[in-house]
Amino acid sequence: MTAPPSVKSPPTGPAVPPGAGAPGDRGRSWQGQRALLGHLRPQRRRMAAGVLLGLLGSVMGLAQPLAAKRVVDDMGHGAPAAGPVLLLSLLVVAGAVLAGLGYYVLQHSAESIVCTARHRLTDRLLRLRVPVVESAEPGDLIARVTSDTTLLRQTAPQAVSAAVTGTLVTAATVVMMGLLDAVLLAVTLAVVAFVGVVVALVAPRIGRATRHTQEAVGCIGAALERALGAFRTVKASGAEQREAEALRREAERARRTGVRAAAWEAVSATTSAVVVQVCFLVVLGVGGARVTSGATDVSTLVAFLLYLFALAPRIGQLVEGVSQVQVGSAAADRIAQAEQLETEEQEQQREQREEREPETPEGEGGGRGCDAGVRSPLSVAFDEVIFAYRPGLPRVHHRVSFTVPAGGLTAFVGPSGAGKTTVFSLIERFYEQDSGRVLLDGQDVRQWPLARLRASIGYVEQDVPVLAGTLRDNLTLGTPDPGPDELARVLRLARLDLLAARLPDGLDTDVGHRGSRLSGGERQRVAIARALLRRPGLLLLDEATSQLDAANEAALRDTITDTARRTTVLVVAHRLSTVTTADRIVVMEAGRVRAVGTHEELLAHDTLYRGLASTQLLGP
Ligand SMILES: Nc1ncnc2c1ncn2[C@@H]1O[C@H](COP(=O)(O)OP(=O)(O)OP(=O)(O)O)[C@@H](O)[C@H]1O
Repeated sequence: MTAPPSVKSPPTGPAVPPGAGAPGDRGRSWQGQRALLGHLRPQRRRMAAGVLLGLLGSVMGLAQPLAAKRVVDDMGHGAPAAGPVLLLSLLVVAGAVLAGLGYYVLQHSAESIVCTARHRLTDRLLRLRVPVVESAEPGDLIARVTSDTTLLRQTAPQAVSAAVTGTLVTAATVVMMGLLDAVLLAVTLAVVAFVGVVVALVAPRIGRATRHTQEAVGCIGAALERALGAFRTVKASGAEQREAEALRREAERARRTGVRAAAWEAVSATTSAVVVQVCFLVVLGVGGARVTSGATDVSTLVAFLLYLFALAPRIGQLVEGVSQVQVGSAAADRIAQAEQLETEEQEQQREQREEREPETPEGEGGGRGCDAGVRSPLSVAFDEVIFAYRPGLPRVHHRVSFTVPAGGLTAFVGPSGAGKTTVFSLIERFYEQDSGRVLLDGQDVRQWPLARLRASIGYVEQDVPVLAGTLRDNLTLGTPDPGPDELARVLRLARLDLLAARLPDGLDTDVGHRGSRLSGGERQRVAIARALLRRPGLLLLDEATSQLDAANEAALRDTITDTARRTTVLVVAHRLSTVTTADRIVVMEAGRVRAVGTHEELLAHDTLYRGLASTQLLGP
């Protein structure tokens, strides 16, 4: 296999492209708002309850100036004010309790919104097509699951609450003010209208800056993933400083756009604060003149000013709500982009529609959870397969054809880049061939329900990924509950029984990040044991190119020959010991099958094979 380079080129932009013909900023903002609504919809009842509680709290607040007016009037007329004072105190306490409850209920719905978004996104990401994930930056995808969903929590319910409560309370306050003094209300509205104009101009800029900040955060994730994913290589190359600088650049970009968003938010918040102050002064001046001229009385002016005081935070709340909607929409838009990436199920359904074939019934293994594989050995055949990894890239397979009967060991050999690993990728349907057929058990792999196809194949990658966790976690990745006998059988078969006995916690020993606490040979045998535990009808083994010590080499060879007695085994071979025991060898060169035969036949008749056997295949 030709592994992707361990150190990729530094990320420079958003890793999940919006796609061809993507809408501009205005379109994105609109799509983001629709996506935001989609996240809120399932929580609408709980949010409505939270908003209602908040509203009730605000109504209590709304009644407070009237109660205060009553206190002032009663005291002015020398009447006892105990009743109105008690009422005023009750209104204050009840208002605070209801507002607190409303806040809690809204936060509760916020957590549910975030949890659902994360669940949906992670579930989807793990089902994406291999080429889709290869063309995205994993770090950016991670940022969408962690950072963007967190923004949803911070913004969504508050924005709704601010919008609903702010609008209703502002409307109610305006009505009350109008009832008190229409002239003063007209003065107030004229000044406040200015806030509306400023917010309308500034809000889209907040959304745009937030989107750019989140993109930069995604790039930080991508840059970090790139450095930590090849941590030893980075260290061995002395590239810490270079990588740290790439990270610093991305962090700086996030800071710049974050500051820009903050500046626009400050513009709208400050404008609303200043306007409210100006409004207060103007009302005080005009109101004072009206009291002097006898057009209104002092208590009405006091009540009006109290309403104005109550209105000020509402205006601030509305302005902040608009900003938060912009922030939430930007996050929702990025989440939606990731959710639009095509999954394998969607690809299969699309193909079925295009070919007008009936959909795979769930019962036949089309369902996601299906892991009922095929136990008996499977035959494999390639028929005139042509394949390029992406349109525009050179072809990797040029009419590849071969047949492998069920059972036995078949080795693929050939110079680096000949297309051997690609054979495995096409059998697993990680990619789709451009033409020709790939047959498993005589049936085109495109006709196999994907889950059943994968469950029937054991696949061991060349760089043998072992995941963080215990040895047991790794072995049972594809077979969650194997019986102890089955586990013991596979451990013996993969020559891991001695290792498990030697480790301090046996199978429950932690193997470290990517299995770093195991040797290369042990990692490979863990991957083989994992594949064998599924009792596959076909085992695909991409042999590691690294040298193994004699004991590991012999253990691996015995494991492979044992397995080939029970199932079909295809090996991309890098070791002479593997090819000499193979039942047949397929020699590939530059994307073509050059020859097929046994070791002796090929030594006698194929010059390339002779050369490979004497130079490239690792001894003994
Ligand atoms: N994911 C990918 N995207 C684009 N090109 C790829 C990808 N994987 C492999 N290639 C290219 O396809 C060609 C065949 O690769 P493949 O991994 O099948 O070769 P191989 O015969 O297994 O090589 P090796 O023995 O070095 O592992 C190579 O030129 C490689 O650069």
